[in-house]
This record gives sequence, C-alpha cells and structure tokens, in this order.
Amino acid sequence: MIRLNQLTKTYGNKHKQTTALQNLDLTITQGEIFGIIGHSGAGKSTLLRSINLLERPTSGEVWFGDTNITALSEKELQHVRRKMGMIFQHFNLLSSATVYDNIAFPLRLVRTPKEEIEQKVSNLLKLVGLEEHRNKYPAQLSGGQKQRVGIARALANDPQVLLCDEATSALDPQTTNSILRLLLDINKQLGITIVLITHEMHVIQTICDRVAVIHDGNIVEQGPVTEVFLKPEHRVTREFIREENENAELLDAIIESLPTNDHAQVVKINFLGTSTYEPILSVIVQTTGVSFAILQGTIATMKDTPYGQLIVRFEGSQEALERTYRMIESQVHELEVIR
Ligand SMILES: Nc1ncnc2c1ncn2[C@@H]1O[C@H](COP(=O)(O)OP(=O)(O)OP(=O)(O)O)[C@@H](O)[C@H]1O
Repeated sequence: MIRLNQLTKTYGNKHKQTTALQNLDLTITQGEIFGIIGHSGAGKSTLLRSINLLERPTSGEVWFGDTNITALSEKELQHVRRKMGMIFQHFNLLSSATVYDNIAFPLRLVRTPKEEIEQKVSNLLKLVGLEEHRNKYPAQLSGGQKQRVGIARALANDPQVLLCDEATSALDPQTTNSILRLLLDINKQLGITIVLITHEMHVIQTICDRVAVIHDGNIVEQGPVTEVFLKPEHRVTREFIREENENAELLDAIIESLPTNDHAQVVKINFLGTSTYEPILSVIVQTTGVSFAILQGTIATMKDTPYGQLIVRFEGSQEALERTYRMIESQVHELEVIR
C-alpha cells in the first residue's frame, strides 16, 4: 500500500549537510499496524513525514497504492494527503477552538455540508469516547483526552492510513495503554492501516504486527514483531529490547556470579502462544531428574500472542541436561544455553 523506494533525504546547504535517510526501502501492507523504532536522530520523523511528503525527499520515490506521489503536483498531492491522517506527540490542537471545532476543522476545509459535519463529528466523538467533552477547550483536557481529539480530527476525512508521530511519548504509562488500545480498535473496526514511530519497544510490542528498526537513516532490521523481538539480529534492536528489561544489569551480575560447569548451566527459554501457560519445566524435570532454579521470569503478550521468557539454572549430569533441553525445545519456541 505504501512503498518507499531508495529514499534519501539530506538537510542543510552546500557547506553543512546532514543525511537523515539514505537509500531507504520500505513496504507497508494495507491493514497492518507497522511500527518504526529508532533512537533520537535516527531519522524516524523524517521517514514518517516523507510518507505524506510533508518532507520532500532529496531523491527516491514514495508510492501510495499505484501512484508515485513524488511525481504529483502540490494540488494533486493535497487530494492524496487527505487519505492519510496524522497525529502528533504534542497533539497540535487549535487552542482557541473547542473539541468539536478542532475535529470539524478538516471537514470545513473541504467544505463539507453542515449537517454532515455534525453527523461525522458526533460519530467520531463517540468513537474516541469524548462525547461529554465536545464543548471544552484543549486547555481543559488531560493529555490522553487531547490525543483522542487529535485522533478524531485525523479520522475526519475517512483516511486509509493513520500516521502516528510519537503519539504516546508525552503520556503516562496508563494513558499510553488506553491510547494504544484505541488505535488497535480503530485498526480493527475501520480497517485503517497504521504507521507509527516510537523509541519505546513497549509500544511496538503492544500493538504492532510488523516492525522496522531504523538507525543512521537506514532500516537495519525488520519483520513480524514476534520474530524480531525473540530473535533480534542487530545490536540496536537488542539494545531496545534490553531497555525494556529493568533488571537486565542485575540479572547479568547474578549470572556472572554463579559457578557454572558441565553440570550447571544457565539457559534462556522463550515461550510463545499457549505453551506460555503450561507447566512444561516441572513435568520434564520429573522425567530427567535434573534440578533447576528460576533466575528471572517474564510474561507478557505481543499484540494478541502470549509470550514468556524464563532464565533458568539447571543442574544435573551432562547427559540429563541435554535430554532435558531436547524435551523442552520440542515444546517451546526456543531454548538457548547462555552460560
Ligand atoms: N529541518 C532540519 N534541518 C536540518 N537537519 C535536520 C532537520 N530535521 C532533522 N534533521 C536532522 O536529521 C536527522 C534525523 O532527524 P529526525 O528528526 O528524522 O530523527 P528522529 O529519529 O525522529 O529523532 P527524534 O526522536 O529526536 O525526533 C538528525 O540528525 C537531525 O538533526
């Protein structure tokens, strides 16, 4: 649905230049929630703003469906841009307009009849749960409510795509989750493709189907969230995942301090899907006779898929350990001996 082809964006003049994107290729499929994660300065905003050409690439093409929109005139582009709603980290609402008028704004711009505006804005207020707040001004709303207005406004012209520029970065964790749930509902109910940029793996893990990791203006890794999360290939991806684990350093220190030899090993086990909830370890060790201590355990979901990770120290004969690993491997997503 969206295809970026060899996209390069260079800022500056002939004396000083910054290359924000370099020969970047990316394809986003209709109906998916696609996340782009990267550190500050990696090129996320430039990439997102290139999709609707708020940022014009220095070279390369942006395709929307069958149209190379980089080849369109500014007037033709306005028409295409209406099919792409956008929401922002700091909401960008009109402070002197009510909630109702903020949402009605893009409809008035395209001269929508008054009754239709009333109907549409009422439906949107209902969708984002702000019916009681229609006559309030942005200053009277919480951050989460402001973002709901931003979302309603972005949906006013029935877009096919919603571009989200760090939409939850200014919100507390609980409000972040409620906005993410709303985005998920919008994707499911309205079938709108969502492209979001973030620097938080949590956001990707909660709602995205696929993820691309951007670093120094290029995509260094991409794929379904479960694959990238469970088998990160690139250093930057591993760093993002590690940042999610508040106790990563403590765990490293514990593992480091434990004596390990052929009879005692530390193993990482990843569970995915329903196996996450099953007593696999306790059943298997009864057969193989090894003992174990759990050093760390995590349970979460990746979008709708349950996911768990255990860091376990096993003790037993080499033969018993290997037999244990083989039996566990046949029932879980993967097992890795880490020390
Ligand atoms: N208008 C501009 N003029 C000059 N350089 C720019 C401009 N916009 C971005 N840059 C530079 O391009 C690079 C990528 O910036 P971009 O804002 O796309 O990164 P980002 O990943 O979104 O960062 P952040 O998370 O901090 O917003 C950075 O080195 C930045 O300094």
